[in-house]
Amino acid sequence: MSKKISKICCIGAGYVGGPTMAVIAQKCPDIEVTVVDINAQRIAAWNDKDVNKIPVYEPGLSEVVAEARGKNLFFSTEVDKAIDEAEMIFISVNTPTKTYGKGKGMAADLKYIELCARQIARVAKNDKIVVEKSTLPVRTAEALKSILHNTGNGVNFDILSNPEFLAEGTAIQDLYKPDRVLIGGDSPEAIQALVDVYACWVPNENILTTNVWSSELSKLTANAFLAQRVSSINALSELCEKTGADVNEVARAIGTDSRIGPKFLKASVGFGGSCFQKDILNLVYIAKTYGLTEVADYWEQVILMNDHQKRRFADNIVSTLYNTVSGKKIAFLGWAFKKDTNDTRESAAIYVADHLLNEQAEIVVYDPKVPEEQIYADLDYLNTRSEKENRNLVTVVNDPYEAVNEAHAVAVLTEWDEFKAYDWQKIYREMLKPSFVFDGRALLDKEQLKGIGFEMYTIGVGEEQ
Ligand SMILES: NC(=O)C1=CN([C@@H]2O[C@H](COP(=O)(O)OP(=O)(O)OC[C@H]3O[C@@H](n4cnc5c(N)ncnc54)[C@H](O)[C@@H]3O)[C@@H](O)[C@H]2O)C=CC1
Ligand SMILES: O=C(O)[C@H]1O[C@H](OP(=O)(O)OP(=O)(O)OC[C@H]2O[C@@H](n3ccc(=O)[nH]c3=O)[C@H](O)[C@@H]2O)[C@H](O)[C@@H](O)[C@@H]1O
Repeated sequence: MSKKISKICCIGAGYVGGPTMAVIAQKCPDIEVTVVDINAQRIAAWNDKDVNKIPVYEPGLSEVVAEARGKNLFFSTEVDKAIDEAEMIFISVNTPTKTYGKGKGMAADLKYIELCARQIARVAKNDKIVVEKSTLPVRTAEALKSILHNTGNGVNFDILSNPEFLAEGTAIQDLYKPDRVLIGGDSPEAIQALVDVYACWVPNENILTTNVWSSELSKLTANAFLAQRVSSINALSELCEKTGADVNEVARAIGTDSRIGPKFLKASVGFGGSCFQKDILNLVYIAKTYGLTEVADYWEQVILMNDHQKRRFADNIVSTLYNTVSGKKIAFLGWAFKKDTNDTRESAAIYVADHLLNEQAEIVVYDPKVPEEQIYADLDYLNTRSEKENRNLVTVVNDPYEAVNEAHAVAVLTEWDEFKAYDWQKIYREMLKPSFVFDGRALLDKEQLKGIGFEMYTIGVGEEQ
């Protein structure tokens, strides 16, 4: 008989910890869920009386939080207390790419994970199930086990791997109806305890159990395969542009083959998000560590292709605008790495902007969900130019029509639905002529906009000769 869990703690109140725990709390009313974080500002935002001010924008999330918060869902900075009281502890802290030392620029930085393990080891007075929710290199559970079991306080820790597969922008739907929940571990009782939590709403056949190493590696593999599909279609998008083919038609044609499938074949200005690049780099690093050079090179190509896609989008803007964008106003529609999220981590927009700023362009950004300070922070983080220069060259506005006013070009960087509904006649009237649109998401109706008078470039769509 497995132990029935009544108290869960989750360390890390970010894009994964917040939504995942909110859904567990909503679906399992008998379990008390406390999400803790060292970032007091973030916790305060999760506790904001106005539920629309929670720190993660995700369709449907504020409703879930409104329903469960204060009943069986709590957000707190009291990490020790939550660890002490919980029977099951999820670790959902960030695992960014290392920026120093061995593995710099490739390996996952596990310092936050280790700090959590040490804190759990120090605080725990009774047996705990520790769940890896963060994405981790294969064999991390070994390190966790070593830290936890060497505390000498007689507490037994079972370690499970339970990677998260939600995508931002659809997190709530993904959590409600996951394709699968993956649980890796070696203690049948601990595995069953976690299966029972998910079984509150996930059908049993969608809950997969494996050994812990398969589970850890499956998460990196899933992201590598998904990113590979985007790089594959993006590689073809360039060939389509040269040959008069249309990448969207090619995607439809190949996607009907049930072995290929229609999803995740949308050509774009390049994938972004906090995880694809980081997780592939991590996979490449692990392969290299084992001396698997060909394996490492194979996967690294996915990243190189993505860098190329961002670069060539920016280069194309420069060459189309008569080989100079110096002093020219370019309106960016979108900054988030995809629609329906306020997350900008690794967004293609940041890199396209950086290339254009090197060419002395003036950029005006409109994004429906990303605040001004985030956009400046993203550019400052690159350290390409001074903070002052970034603020001189980049303006952030709250009105899309203000962004396009007297612009030489519009660049679509995120596929927000609202961009399609804009009054493009009005935009055309307000822009300088010729008015260029660079659609990095193949979002807009190319023929309709050409009809209005725009000079159109759509990613992956060649001109029929
Ligand atoms: N963002 C996403 O869509 C997905 C992310 N993941 C993985 O989930 C993990 C978390 O990702 P996000 O939620 O996006 O990160 P995040 O950066 O939004 O949140 C992580 C939180 O952990 C907190 N934290 C760090 N160290 C801590 C400590 N010692 N004690 C308490 N709190 C601490 C940070 O203050 C931060 O608020 C990563 O490993 C990521 O690869 C997995 C699936 C989807
Ligand atoms: O580990 C993670 O963090 C998550 O990473 C991705 O989720 P996410 O990055 O939130 O969003 P995606 O929908 O995968 O999009 C990633 C990027 O690829 C781009 N993309 C996606 C699909 C596509 O067909 N074309 C394309 O350019 C998106 O615009 C975006 O920039 C995975 O889809 C999730 O399963 C995983 O849990």
